[in-house]
Amino acid sequence: MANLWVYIRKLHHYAGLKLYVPQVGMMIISMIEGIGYFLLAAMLGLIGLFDASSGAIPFLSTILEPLKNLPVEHAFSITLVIFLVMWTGQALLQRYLSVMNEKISHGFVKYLRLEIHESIMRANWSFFLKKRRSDLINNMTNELHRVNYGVYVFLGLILMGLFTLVQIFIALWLSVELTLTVLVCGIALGLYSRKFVKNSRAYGEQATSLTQAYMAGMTNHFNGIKEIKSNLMEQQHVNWFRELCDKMEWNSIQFMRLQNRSTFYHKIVSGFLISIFMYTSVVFYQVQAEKLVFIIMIFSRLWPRFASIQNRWEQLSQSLPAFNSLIELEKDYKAARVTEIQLASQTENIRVEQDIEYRNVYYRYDPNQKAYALQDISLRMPANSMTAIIGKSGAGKSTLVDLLIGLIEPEKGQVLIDGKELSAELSIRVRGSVGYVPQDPFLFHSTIKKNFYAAAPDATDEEMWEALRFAASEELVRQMPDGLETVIGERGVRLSGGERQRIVLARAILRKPAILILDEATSALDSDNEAIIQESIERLRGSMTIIVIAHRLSTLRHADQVIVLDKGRLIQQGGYNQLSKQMDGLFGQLLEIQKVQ
Ligand SMILES: Nc1ncnc2c1ncn2[C@@H]1O[C@H](COP(=O)(O)OP(=O)(O)OP(=O)(O)O)[C@@H](O)[C@H]1O
Repeated sequence: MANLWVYIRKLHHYAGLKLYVPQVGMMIISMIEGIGYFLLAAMLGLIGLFDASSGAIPFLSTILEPLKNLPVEHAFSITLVIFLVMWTGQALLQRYLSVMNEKISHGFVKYLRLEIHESIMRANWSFFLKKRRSDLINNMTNELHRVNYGVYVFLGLILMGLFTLVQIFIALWLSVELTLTVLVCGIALGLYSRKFVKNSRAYGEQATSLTQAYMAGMTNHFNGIKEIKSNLMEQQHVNWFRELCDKMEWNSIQFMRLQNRSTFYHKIVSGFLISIFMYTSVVFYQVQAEKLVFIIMIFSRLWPRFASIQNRWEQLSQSLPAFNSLIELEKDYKAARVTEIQLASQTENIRVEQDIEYRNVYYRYDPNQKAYALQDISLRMPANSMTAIIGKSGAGKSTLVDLLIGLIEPEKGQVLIDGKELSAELSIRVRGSVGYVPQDPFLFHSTIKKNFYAAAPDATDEEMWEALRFAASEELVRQMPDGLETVIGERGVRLSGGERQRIVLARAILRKPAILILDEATSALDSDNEAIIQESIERLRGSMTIIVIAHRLSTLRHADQVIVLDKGRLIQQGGYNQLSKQMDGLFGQLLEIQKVQ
């Protein structure tokens, strides 16, 4: 419940005083409705069905006083017109308030959406290492809608509560004893119904974990659809999906059953209550017929509201786990918050003047685990040199690069650029000055030009073509239907792995980076294209610091130094020729194996 209040405070912060307009409006509507009862009673009095002067209904004779001297038809018509005007006014006000409520609710979703998205974008890399992407998507879609629904239900509950309060007040005024009898019954029923609220919450928690599983499953299926189809694994996935859908169906049906059960109890109890109520009114209190009719009129409207409040309370409880889920996410992204987006546009890019240095660096992905991804790494990469990092899979090569970009921080030791330790601010400047081509390069589903602008917003067409030439992909893009304006990605031109690597390489070069990092960036290329790119990189030597990670060792022949990692430790370091002669070293052994292949 505390988490609900967090969101109500956010709602207050978002909507301000506007939030209270519907509540005030609802009070006015319920008052109008109360007056409507009097007018109805007055009309019944005018046509003789009711003895208005009996005093059974307070103020009724006073209301009728001005109409006393008019002919009955006129008095009746005037009352009817007043009733109609109030009825229409009430409907208009209700429409206005509903629209206002909807607007606040939709605006609030947008506000939350933007807040969550921006905070996630500002979170550091460790946040993404710990989170499942599908859970983030689930929070941004399903859970966010449930929170919105919960807030909407809560606002409705407040309105309904106010409305009911006014009606209770009117009823109390008419008959204290009878109203208290109904209220005591209502409270007793409310207490009995607590178990429905508790069960609703349990179904809500189950719904959260089921939608998480659904999102994770869908992401896995569609990401791995090629593997599924190639290995004939469709049936397993169809079975898994059917099972999950069965559970989701069961969850929804159980919640629906619970709500219907609670409505059923309310209906049954209300039948009993009205009977007891009528019996005691007539037999024990000898209530006048006029008053009884009037009170029944009010309670026939009031009692369904108790049922409705109960129903909404259950819906709110069902959506509470979604509030918890978003609050948990908020805690995590607040803890992982960095200000790089603000800073990125303000900071100057860097140039490496002397060197990049790792000094006794240790790093673990999970501090609770013993295994280090990197341990006791000390090395130097001179400015404008080319360093090759090699090692078996899992040796720690990408982790070494992630430390330099500042995506992760050393647990012990330091990474320094020109003798300055990589602070949060410096690592943002580094990221603004790096051209990074990862193992599995990513292109936005957009035109080639827009993909390039994302990295270099001021680049000209000429510079783009030059970068493409560098990456051996000028011809490829010239042959595309719209050249630089060609849409690439899922629903555009599909690129092969090697073509994608070349375009991403062009994008990295376009930034004119101070540090170029190629993490297996040419692994999918054929030997012709790889040779062209090797030559291009060769031409860049001396103008930027280049770090290359590659499994194909022949491509590292031109490196100024080779660093060999094994199980997170630096085991060899030196020139390509120097290391290739040390046959007892890992580099020499790997080279031998590749020669045989
Ligand atoms: N997100 C992560 N969470 C936990 N452990 C990780 C994570 N990423 C990498 N590791 C572990 O850290 C170690 C080093 O991984 P890293 O990706 O740096 O190796 P690599 O040399 O780049 O491997 P490859 O050549 O296969 O890409 C490995 O043991 C790996 O299992």
